Amino acid sequence: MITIKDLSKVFSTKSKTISAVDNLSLEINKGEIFGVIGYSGAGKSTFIRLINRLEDPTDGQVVIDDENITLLNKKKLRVARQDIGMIFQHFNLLWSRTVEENISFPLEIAGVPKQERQERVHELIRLVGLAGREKAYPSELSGGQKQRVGIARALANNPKVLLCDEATSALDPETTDSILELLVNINEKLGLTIILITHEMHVIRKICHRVAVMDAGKVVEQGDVLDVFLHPQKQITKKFVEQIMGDKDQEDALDLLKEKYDSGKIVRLHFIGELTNQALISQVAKQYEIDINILQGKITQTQKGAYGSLFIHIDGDEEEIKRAIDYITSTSVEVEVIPYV
Ligand SMILES: Nc1ncnc2c1ncn2[C@@H]1O[C@H](COP(=O)(O)OP(=O)(O)OP(=O)(O)O)[C@@H](O)[C@H]1O
Repeated sequence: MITIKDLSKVFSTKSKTISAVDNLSLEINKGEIFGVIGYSGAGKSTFIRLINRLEDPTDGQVVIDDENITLLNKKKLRVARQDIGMIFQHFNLLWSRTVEENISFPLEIAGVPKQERQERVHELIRLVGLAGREKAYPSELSGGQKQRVGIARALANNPKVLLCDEATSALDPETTDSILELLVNINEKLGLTIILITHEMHVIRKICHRVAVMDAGKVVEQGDVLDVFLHPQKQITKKFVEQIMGDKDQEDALDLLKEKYDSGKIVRLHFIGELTNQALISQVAKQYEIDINILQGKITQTQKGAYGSLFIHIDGDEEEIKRAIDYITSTSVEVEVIPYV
């Protein structure tokens, strides 16, 4: 639905030229939430601003539903932009306008008659959960409420695509989660395609279906979120995954645990998909003459299912431990015995 082909943006300053986006190609499907993650300076903001031509590309194409955005003249671009909503890290609201006037603004520009405008604003206010705050000014709102106004305004003209430029980076974790939930809700309810850029893996994990990792203006890795989490290929991707899974902390704590036990086995279980870990553990404990201790672990939920790992200590007769491990292996849980004695 959105095809980005060989897209490049070079900024030239007096002293140097910077290749902010470098020959980038991506396909984004209709109705998906597509995340682009990268560190500061990777070129994410430039990339997302090239999609609606807040920046003009040096080279390449952006095609949305067979319309080549890159080739449009100013007048046609203005019309095409009604199909591409955008929200920003710092909300970009009009401070002298109330909530309802902010949301109404793009409708006024599109020439929507007053009565229709009012109805649409009312509908949008309910959609984003701002009922009762219609007459408030942005300065009277919390960060989360301001972003809700931003979202309502971006949706005013029924866009096909919503671009989110670090939309939750200025918010605290709880507010971030409530805004992310709203985005999922809108994606499901309206079938809206969402492209978001972020430097936080939490945002990707929580709401994205697919992800691209950006480094130095290029996409270095991409795929389904669950696949990328489970099998990160590039070092930079592994670092982002560690943001969530805290692998480094887990390994450090494991060294301490190894010192604690002088019998039995420490086993790491990798869970993928719908399996419920507690059910499996209690079943194994009942079925075999062994003691199981849950040591540590982290199971996390993505849009495409759960995954994570759990360390357990199994003690008892060596043959019985082996039988229990064989049983766990026969389910779809991956088992890794950690050598320590
Ligand atoms: N208008 C501009 N003029 C010159 N250089 C620019 C301009 N905009 C961005 N750059 C440079 O392009 C590179 C990519 O910047 P960009 O803002 O797209 O990265 P980013 O991944 O969004 O990082 P951040 O999250 O810090 O904004 C950086 O080296 C930046 O300094």
